[in-house]
Amino acid sequence: MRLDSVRLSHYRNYESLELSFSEKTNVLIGENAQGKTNLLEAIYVLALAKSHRTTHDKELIQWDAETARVEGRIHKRRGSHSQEIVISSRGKKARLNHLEQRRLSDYVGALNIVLFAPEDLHIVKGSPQIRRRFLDMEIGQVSPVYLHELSQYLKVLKQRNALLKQLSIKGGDETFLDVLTEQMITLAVKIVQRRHHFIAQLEKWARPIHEGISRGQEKLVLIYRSDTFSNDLLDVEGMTASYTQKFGKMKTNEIRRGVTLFGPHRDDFEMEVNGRNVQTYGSQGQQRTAALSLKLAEIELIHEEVGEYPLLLLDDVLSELDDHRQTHLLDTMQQKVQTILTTTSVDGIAHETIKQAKLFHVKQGAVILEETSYKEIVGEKTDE
Ligand SMILES: Nc1ncnc2c1ncn2[C@@H]1O[C@H](COP(=O)(O)OP(=O)(O)OP(=O)(O)O)[C@@H](O)[C@H]1O
Repeated sequence: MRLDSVRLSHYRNYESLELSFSEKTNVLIGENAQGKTNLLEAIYVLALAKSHRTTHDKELIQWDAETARVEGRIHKRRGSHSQEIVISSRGKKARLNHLEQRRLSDYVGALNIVLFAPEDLHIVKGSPQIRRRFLDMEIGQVSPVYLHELSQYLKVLKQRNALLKQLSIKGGDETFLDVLTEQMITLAVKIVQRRHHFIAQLEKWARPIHEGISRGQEKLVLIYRSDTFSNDLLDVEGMTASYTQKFGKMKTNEIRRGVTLFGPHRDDFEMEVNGRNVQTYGSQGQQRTAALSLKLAEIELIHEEVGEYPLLLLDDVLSELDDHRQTHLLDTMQQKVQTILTTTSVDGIAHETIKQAKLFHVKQGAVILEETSYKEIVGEKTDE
């Protein structure tokens, strides 16, 4: 699939912008703080109805404006469609072909993207919360039903926490708590099963990619870590029984503490390289390779699940990667996917990439198409 064009209105530092992209590689060049990441973020928001940088949608609206809008025209094998996200202080609206989608789970997935940014290293070395967010966002892209179940789960969890708090202060009848526990277990089992499946699929692709980047030296393994059951207990009955037993045992404790103490909202996944946890023992280079392998694996996984390659967004990451890792990334993107990348300078980017790319110059929330000045930008490189 590809993004043919976008239109931004009052989005961060863009008052109004309209761009059409090349179906291959697009390079956004500009100095710091000009709006390169803002533009990638807008495309991310268009696809996932959420920013990767903030959970506060209001920050996306241009200062002093009321409403931010991102529209895009998407081309898929089966045809084209338009989609649109509108953010205001009253909330968020998502439209597909001008039709408002009541549930975001009906909207997300119409445009698939993989974003690779410097902060993705945190997926490897950051807190479990970051990895859970990664799982939820990425599974949501390929499985609307997962997003729906997750939002149901979070609703029940919120309700259950409120009730536990109330019981911890005032005591009272526990019948409704048991009803909520049962609902939570049903949803928890579905969520954990889908996460397990996703991790297994991701590992299938990430392992050979990681091996390739590390020149056959490293074997990457991904392991889902539930706080309730071991990894081989994965049929519905077994998981339901484990949760039921644990919630039963912990009930008094949960009421005393006034909060739900376990469940998929506390789970995590681990990455091992050659049998050791890369989060704890990996070098910076190994952690970088693991993060890159996950992202490249996602491209293949999305292709397998939805039948088309996603759009790849690279936020200032080429300069972070050594030549060998860069080559791996560039190989993938040039052959298969439409790519939009940001950079402060073309110096660190391979000549072949720049030569066939559409270049955009970003300056203070405006974009100038730079096709004609390609030689000027690449300068001596062309004469090499
Ligand atoms: N809601 C907003 N309204 C207006 N301007 C904003 C808003 N949010 C951020 N900005 C401005 O956007 C600019 C940052 O843009 P962006 O993060 O895209 O930079 P960048 O070009 O990617 O730079 P870098 O290379 O440093 O990452 C800043 O000047 C910031 O003040």
